[in-house]
Amino acid sequence: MKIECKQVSKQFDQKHVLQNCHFSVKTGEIVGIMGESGTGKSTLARLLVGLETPSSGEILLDGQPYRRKDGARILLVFQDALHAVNPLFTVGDILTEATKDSVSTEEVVTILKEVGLDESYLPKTPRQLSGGQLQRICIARALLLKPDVIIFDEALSGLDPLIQGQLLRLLHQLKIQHQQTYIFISHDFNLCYALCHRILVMFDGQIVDEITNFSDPIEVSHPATQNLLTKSQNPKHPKCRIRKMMATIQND
Ligand SMILES: Nc1ncnc2c1ncn2[C@@H]1O[C@H](COP(=O)(O)OP(=O)(O)OP(=O)(O)O)[C@@H](O)[C@H]1O
Repeated sequence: MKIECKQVSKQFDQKHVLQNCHFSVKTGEIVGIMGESGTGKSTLARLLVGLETPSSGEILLDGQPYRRKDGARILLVFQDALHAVNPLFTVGDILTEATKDSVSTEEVVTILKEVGLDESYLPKTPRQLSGGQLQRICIARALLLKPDVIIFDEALSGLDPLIQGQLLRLLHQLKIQHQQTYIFISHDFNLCYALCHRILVMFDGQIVDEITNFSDPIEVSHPATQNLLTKSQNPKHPKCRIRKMMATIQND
């Protein structure tokens, strides 16, 4: 399913938060969107899933305007997994409620296994899970809904680098299994590098650069990209471990 963002701008009151964002993502492609805090990444994500409407421009899914009320074909998985679920629900409730009980227990258990968990998690509540386990549940819930596109908005941020590495591997495997289209939003180059076919760079509400070639050194055309790369490539930075750990999966 191809998603197109055509000359999309967004204003809140008089403030221009997004300006002429223009890109498309093909079926089965994983595109990263990278940028510093406040550059408009989450606003773009909310527009893409239909939680906000553009001030101008349009979002198309396979050439047709995307309306959320026609069915959630573009889903958002975001950073704060604890706030994305009902804390009183069990894992079983969370997974079946999302699919309005149209899914069998077998399917739920299969998806749980795909995200590295099993049926013993079904009676647990969110507070009994680690951040990484809960994020797996959110990913499982998104997969059960069989969307055309999943947008991950800083979905791995704030997790331990080891858990990030495990979840990156998981997303990579799931991508191969489900041939799904992902948009992966992060301020962290290493996470985008590990998973994405190409990376769009945002600065001040605009897409200012695109990384398509991951050769060393990476060619950049905007200072914002260079800043993000410099931060991520500091060898003392713990995330560099992820980059090393993940360098192999690109060839899997
Ligand atoms: N509903 C809103 N009303 C007014 N301003 C908003 C609204 N939503 C976002 N903004 C503003 O838009 C700008 C971009 O915010 P956004 O959350 O999209 O950035 P971001 O790149 O995702 O940042 P972060 O990485 O910190 O989440 C910010 O200045 C923010 O204050």
